[in-house]
Amino acid sequence: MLTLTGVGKRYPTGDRALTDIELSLPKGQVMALIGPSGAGKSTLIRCVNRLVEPTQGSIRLENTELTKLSGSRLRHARRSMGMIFQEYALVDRLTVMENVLSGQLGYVGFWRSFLRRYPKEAVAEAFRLLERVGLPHAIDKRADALSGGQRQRVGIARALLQSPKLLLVDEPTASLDPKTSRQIMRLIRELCAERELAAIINIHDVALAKQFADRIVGLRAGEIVFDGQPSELTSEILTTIYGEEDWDTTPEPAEEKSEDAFQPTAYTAHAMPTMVAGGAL
Ligand SMILES: Nc1ncnc2c1ncn2[C@@H]1O[C@H](COP(=O)(O)OP(=O)(O)OP(=O)(O)O)[C@@H](O)[C@H]1O
Repeated sequence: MLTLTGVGKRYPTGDRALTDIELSLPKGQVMALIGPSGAGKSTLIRCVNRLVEPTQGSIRLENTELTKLSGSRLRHARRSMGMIFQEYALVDRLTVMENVLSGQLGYVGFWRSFLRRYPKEAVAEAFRLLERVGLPHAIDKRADALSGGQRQRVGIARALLQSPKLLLVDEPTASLDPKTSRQIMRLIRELCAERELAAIINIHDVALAKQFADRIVGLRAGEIVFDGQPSELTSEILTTIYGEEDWDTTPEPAEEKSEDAFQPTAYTAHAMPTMVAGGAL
């Protein structure tokens, strides 16, 4: 459903961030994009929704050539790509519900969204999504009163409200503790399966990528140096992607305390079946 052919990006500064990227992503596939800092992961994700302009190649989403779009046709195409950000990108002074509804901005037009009047169906769907991501109790809380994990759940609900075909996810767990990171990755994975959504997830944590992705693509200096199953990601391949390191040394196990453990009243069992169920991790 998404096909990149010969995609390249050179920034005006002269930095070549991507070279000849060939990638095809079928419906429903969760792909993790790994690689060292500066490898081009964010650039690749942002070329797909044209937040960054590719300088070469073709990017097709179903039958639409994205690189040729501009103006309203580009805005329309962007609705089918939900973006989830590392820093959540929520508006702190707005409520959880208002933040989720801002996912409708591409649909309802400037004045209607400015006046914060959203269609009834959008509000009903936002309720359903907030329940699905485990936040039915937090609908009228201000975004700045939430924990990082809860903020990311709002970001996920907001991205889903626009009924995307593809999720572009940029370091979703970078600011989260290990247990909350797994909960968020599991949630993204489950939602992709439920909705047959494809996802590209830019992620630094290789263990998380291996655990939750169907496929891993390794970038190094703007080029794809690995494209395969999580089980194929050996120490040799990690060295190809990241450079020399003793990959087999096991780190001391970190104490895993989820930030959500500090909010025992936060969830109802029916609303968040897999994320709070004992032994789910
Ligand atoms: N706006 C920009 N202007 C100029 N060069 C840029 C810009 N953004 C990124 N680059 C360069 O492009 C290359 C790829 O950067 P990018 O941020 O895509 O890598 P990344 O793999 O996402 O890194 P990180 O994991 O640190 O976020 C780097 O050399 C970077 O310096």
